[in-house]
Amino acid sequence: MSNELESLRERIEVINDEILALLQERGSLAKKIGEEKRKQGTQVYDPQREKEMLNHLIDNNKGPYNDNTIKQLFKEIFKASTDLQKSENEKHLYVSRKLKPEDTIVQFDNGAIIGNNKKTFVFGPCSVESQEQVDTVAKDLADRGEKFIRGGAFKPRTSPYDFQGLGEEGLKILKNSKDKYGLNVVSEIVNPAHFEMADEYLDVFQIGARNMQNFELLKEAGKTNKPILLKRGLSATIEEFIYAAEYIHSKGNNNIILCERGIRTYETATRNTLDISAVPILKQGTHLPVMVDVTHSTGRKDIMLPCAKAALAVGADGVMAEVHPDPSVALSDAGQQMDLNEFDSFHKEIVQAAKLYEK
Ligand SMILES: O=C(O)C(=O)C[C@]1(C(=O)O)C=C[C@@H](O)C=C1
Repeated sequence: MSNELESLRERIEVINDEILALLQERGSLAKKIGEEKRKQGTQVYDPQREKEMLNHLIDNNKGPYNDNTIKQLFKEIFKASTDLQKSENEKHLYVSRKLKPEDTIVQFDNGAIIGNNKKTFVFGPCSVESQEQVDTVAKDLADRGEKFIRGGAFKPRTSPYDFQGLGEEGLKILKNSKDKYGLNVVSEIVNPAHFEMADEYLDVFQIGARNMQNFELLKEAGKTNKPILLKRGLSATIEEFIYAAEYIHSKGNNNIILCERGIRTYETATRNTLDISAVPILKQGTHLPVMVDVTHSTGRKDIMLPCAKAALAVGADGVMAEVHPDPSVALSDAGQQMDLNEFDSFHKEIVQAAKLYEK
């Protein structure tokens, strides 16, 4: 190598070290700014501030890098700062694994557990329609050793003309079934004023996808002392989902179960797109148990089983799916609920699969 090349490279290496030292100093300042912003409750990303700094830098750019290159380089630096600030902020979230490294385990009086490397299943009809309908499914579940049943009494439907659920009457039906078969009952609450009334009937309050950012509902859920099953919103990012859980936790209720239930994408082959990667991301980022609803994510009985197995394989603490004694006459989601025969083979296979992953 010529002496000239060698000495130019040496000078560049010295500059690398200087840039690195300056980046370290800049990063530390960005962290402090982030801390101030957190105290003030202001947004991490400040596009106006970034624009002003970029304009200033371009005004002073004397080459040899062109303005666009300078812009790109500094945008990367700003992005690194916002990433740093966000990751620091996470340390202050109640639901964050950075704050609490050990898993949250949700426990129930009948010995059931959600979390703790157990695979838990929540099955049941989409809507509560009659005592007989719920009892038929509850008996089937209890005979299989299952510990939970789900069923909707308050149904937030896309069309106001679709079946809206039996309301409190539906909760009473679920409770009767619970008393007969010893299952924990999961049902959705849509109105903040209903938690008190529903408390005597339910073991888990579900907050559905359409209400994931109903902040008043989340706050009321946080004031109860029952486990909350929080479903991911149809178009919610993982970050928004985590903040929704934070709303509940921040009001004092730390018994939260997250549920990935598919998100809206351009894909039409399934009802929603099951975001399987959300499971390990949520498990890494939070200490909460994570379940996967294979009925609402896929909307297709023919692929529910492989998707359920995939959910367990990527670390989900359990799976939810809909079962109805006679789906053809169901008052909601008739096409996607399993009948008891279909459920029999689904259940046998998923219980086998669960054994592979339970520690
Ligand atoms: O000045 C701020 O508000 C910062 O948070 C620092 C900083 C930066 O790195 O310069 C980071 C993120 C913002 O979008 C803008 C600027």
